[in-house]
Formats: sequence, C-alpha cells, structure tokens
Amino acid sequence: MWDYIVVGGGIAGSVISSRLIEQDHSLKILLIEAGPDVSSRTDLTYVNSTNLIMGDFDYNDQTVPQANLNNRQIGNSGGRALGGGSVINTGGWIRGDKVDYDLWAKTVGDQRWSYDSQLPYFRKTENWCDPKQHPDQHGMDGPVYVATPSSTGREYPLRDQVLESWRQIGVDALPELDANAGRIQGVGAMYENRREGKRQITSSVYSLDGVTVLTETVVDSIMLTKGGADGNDVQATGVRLANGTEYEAKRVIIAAGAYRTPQLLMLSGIGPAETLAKHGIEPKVEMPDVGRHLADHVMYYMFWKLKDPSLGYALGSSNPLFSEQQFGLGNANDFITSTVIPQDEGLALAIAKDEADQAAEGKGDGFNDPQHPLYMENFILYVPLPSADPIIPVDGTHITTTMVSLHPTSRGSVTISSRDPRAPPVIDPRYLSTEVDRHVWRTALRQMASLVASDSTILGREVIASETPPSAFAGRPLSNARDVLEDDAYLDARVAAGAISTYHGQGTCAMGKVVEPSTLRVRGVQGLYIADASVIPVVLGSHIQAAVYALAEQAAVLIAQDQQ
Ligand SMILES: Cc1cc2nc3c(=O)[nH]c(=O)nc-3n(C[C@H](O)[C@H](O)[C@H](O)COP(=O)(O)OP(=O)(O)OC[C@H]3O[C@@H](n4cnc5c(N)ncnc54)[C@H](O)[C@@H]3O)c2cc1C
Repeated sequence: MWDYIVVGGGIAGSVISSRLIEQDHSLKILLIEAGPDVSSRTDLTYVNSTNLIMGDFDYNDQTVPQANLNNRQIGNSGGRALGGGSVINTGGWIRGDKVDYDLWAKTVGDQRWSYDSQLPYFRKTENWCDPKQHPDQHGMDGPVYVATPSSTGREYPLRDQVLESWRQIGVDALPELDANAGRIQGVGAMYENRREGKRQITSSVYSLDGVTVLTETVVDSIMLTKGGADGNDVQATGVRLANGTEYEAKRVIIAAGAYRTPQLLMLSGIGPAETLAKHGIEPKVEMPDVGRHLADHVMYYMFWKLKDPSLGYALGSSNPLFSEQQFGLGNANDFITSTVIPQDEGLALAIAKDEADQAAEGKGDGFNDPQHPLYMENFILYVPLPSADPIIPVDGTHITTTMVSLHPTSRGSVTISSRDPRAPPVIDPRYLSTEVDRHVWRTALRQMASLVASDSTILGREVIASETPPSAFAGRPLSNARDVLEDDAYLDARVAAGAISTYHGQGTCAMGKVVEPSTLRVRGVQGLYIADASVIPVVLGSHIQAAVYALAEQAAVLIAQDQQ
C-alpha cells in the first residue's frame, strides 16, 4: 500500500513528489509517468535542439477543426516524458500580473490563491540570476535557475532601437526591466529558465530521491469504491494501469496536465453523465464541469524584412557577434512587452455583443470577465521562426514579431474519444469564438504596425523595410496604411489563417468547480486530489509554467495538511 500515488511526472507531479518526500522521508510515494526518462539525452537540451515540438516526446495532439481559424486543426503540443512540459517547452519564465492571481482568489473565495499568498511559492521555486533585483519578489535558492539575456552576456544589436521604439509609441520600460514582479504592463527583460543555456527538466532539478518512479507506464483509471450509510461515499483506493496492474494507495494525486487529467477522471467515472454513458463507463460521481472551461493563449507571428541586412541585426547575418558562445545560451530576443487593450468604444461594443450572444446561446461559463484588463504580449525575435508559408531562410534578412493574447475570453472543452487511455483526448479550445478576442487581435495588429511599420518609431523609419506575408496575402502586407488598418475583415483573415496555440491549456478541472480550493481534493471523493494546470480557474496572463510550479509547491503543503 502506497501513501501516495502521483499520476503524471510532469512539472506539477515532479514538484509535488519531491516536496512530499522532503517533508516526510518515511512516506512511500509512487510516481507514474507515461513517457520515458530523457534526462540524459542531449538532443533536448539547448535552444538549437530540434527534437522538441512534434518530436519524439511530444503528444502532438491536434484540436478539432476551429471554426474561427478557417476550420484548421491546431497543433497542441504537450511533453510526454518524465518532466512533462519542461522537457520540450521554450523555457519562457513569465509569472503574469498580480491582478490575475487576485481574480483567481476572488473567483474561488480563498485568499490562498492571491498573488501575495502565492508569492512565497514562486520564490521557493526560483533561483534568480540577479540577487539585487527585487529581492522581496524573487527566490535565490530554489531549484529553478532563471536568467535574462543580459545576465548571460547577450545584448542584441537592435536592443536600444527596440526599447526606444516602444517608448516612442507610449510603452515604457518596467522598473528594472522586471516583468516578474507582479506587474506586466510595459517592456521587461525576457526571462528563461535555462542554466548556462541548458534546459532544466523539472524531475532533474527537483530531487526525486526516495520516490519510486515508474516511467513508460500509462495509468488507465483511478480505482474508486462506493460506501457509507447511503452507499454514495466515494473513496479513491489506488490506480489501474493500462496493462491491468493495480496499485493501492491511501491517496492519489492526479497531475496529468490540462488535457489528460480530465480524460483520466472521465475514464474513472467522474465527469459529465452523458459522456460517461456514451462510452459505457460506470458513473461514480457526476460532474459536468470536468473538461469544461478550457482556456489557451493564441499566438500569431509575422516576418519583417530588414532595410539593410548588412548591418547585422539578425541571426544568419555575417555579424561576428552571433558566433560568440553566449549567443547560444537562450532565445534570440531581449524583451517581452505586454500592452493593455484600451477600454474604448470598440471593446465596449465587443463585450456587449458577447454578452448578448452568451445570454442567447447559454455559452457563458462564469469565468469570462472581459472587464478585467486584457493584455497582449509582444516579442521581437532577431531570427525568422521556422515556417511553411512563407519560407524564410535564416540569412540575416528578416526578424520575427510574435504576439500572444494573454487574456482570451473564449473557452472550450476537452472530452474523451474512447475508453482507451492512450487515445488522444478531443480538444476544442474554440479559439477566437468571442468578439472580444477578435477585437483584441485587430487592436494588437494595429499596434504592431505602428511599432515596426510607421514613421513614429526608429524601427519603422530606419530598420524595417516591410512585412513578408504568407502567400495568401502576397501584395498586401501588414502596414501602417489606413486602408489596411481600417480593414477589419483583412485583420481577421490574417489571424484566422495564421494563429497557432502557445500550448498553455488550463482550467479543465477548475478549482471551485471540480476541486476544493482549500485542499485540492476532488469534490465528493475522499483521497483523490488534482494539482496541475487543469485546476487554474481563471485565464492567467503568463506562460503558465511559473504558475504551475508555484501551484504545485503550495499543493504539496495543502495536500499533506489535509485531514480528511
Ligand atoms: C512546446 C511547448 C512550449 C511551451 N513553452 C512554454 C514557455 O516557454 N513558458 C512557459 O511558462 N510554459 C510553456 N509551456 C507550457 C508548460 O510547459 C505547461 O503549461 C506545463 O508543462 C504544464 O504542467 P503540468 O504539470 O500541468 O503538465 P505537464 O507538464 O504536461 O505534465 C503532465 C504529465 O502527465 C503525464 N501523463 C498524462 N497522462 C498520463 C497517464 N494516463 N498516465 C501516466 N502519465 C500521464 C504526461 O506524460 C506528462 O508528463 C510550453 C508547453 C509546450 C508543450
């Protein structure tokens, strides 16, 4: 009999297992991970690794066709290895804004989840590169090292022009360029959880000594018994593997991620009644919210041709700077810039339209809050990203702008396609299904045009020649021309044709609906807990791994304390 079985050895599962055994060395903990241990592989380690997205350790899920993205199926990556997302993710360390965490606490009615209450857990995770920077906000001796380009000796040739151009359109630098201190509006340094360029796999930087780890082992379902006076008390007693083996435990913690945690609940008989009935699964606890409220951040990028590539601004140019060793230690950008979408008439109209639609169609899920500040995140990468259309060689002629909508109000769902735990879940994020989200993207494209393609900025005047658009838009690049910026249909079409996922699925077993905020226990079930990205109840304007680390740190405390 195990004291704990943790299902999923990803970011949250590794942190929780590590912290539980650290609190009590006598515990018997079994951590079960579907993928292999890849900690000694070198083809995942550095920024130039090619075995990441769509590689050997990516679930490489696809969404169902997305109505507002030209019916495209959107790739939704997820790590399938010990370490989960930390094995293939990009390493951006972006905590998000205080207001999001405070909304989280308000939404679930529990101050444990406010920014100030989560701050000790953010700090517990971090080993910050600069001990003098906001020491009240950052941890200095946690397992995860966090670096900036400048702390690794990387300052890119366009750095000053980018900073100045943001200032020229009214976007200032954050204090100490720190976008991880509770405020995101403005320009901050790009933080990455790489140590001397190396990826930090969670299960390697958090010690699992004393934890029994089973890799390449898929859990089929949670074993549940029904008892009590009325026969309705449900108790988790262990897990059943896909190969039929059963392990008993006093407590089971599910940390299988935003797509596979709801899948596992449904396969165990916890979920919407009609889904369980459709697949012939014996219902144990009817819970319609399992798999609902899925949120994900949409990303969109564009390529910009430089006026004079010989100036050596982009990777692939003959600039000798880029051959220096430190330029291999992180992604090719200096800054992350978050801008707020103005609370103007356009936004008000979009909100009114969505409210009317939701009333009519009953689509509101209680978490959409368009009154909350809506942020757009912007990066300038000094290299063209890999792309099928247009194909841009890394020859120093182009840079990339990337945007991520941090507070989408669209919500989707995850469900199961079969009783097989290895079958991919059915993922429907319903990207851009609200007018607010479409309005946000139009506003963001206009802002990007004013940053890189207008006379108002150094970038627009001196550095960038024009956009190199996908073939469907050849002859009509994004520019600062009125006929482009005022053409909503054109702006919508650009995003519909090119938007992709940022792989930040969250909210599918939401706290306050599926799990108790004070314990992370699954409602109506003794001995069963969830702690991973699936429990985040409001969309976080972050890249969520920092939030998942902090959540898991606190989960290890709350679950250990829970006297059920
Ligand atoms: C390509 C990519 C890039 C990203 N870039 C960034 C970034 O730059 N910055 C950032 O902050 N975030 C980034 N993210 C997001 C971040 O990595 C995830 O949000 C995070 O990993 C979620 O943590 P988790 O613990 O909830 O789930 P995961 O880390 O996904 O872990 C879930 C684990 O459960 C295992 N599992 C699932 N089902 C079963 C089962 N039935 N039996 C046994 N094991 C199971 C999985 O194999 C997996 O290892 C990125 C993600 C991806 C995929």
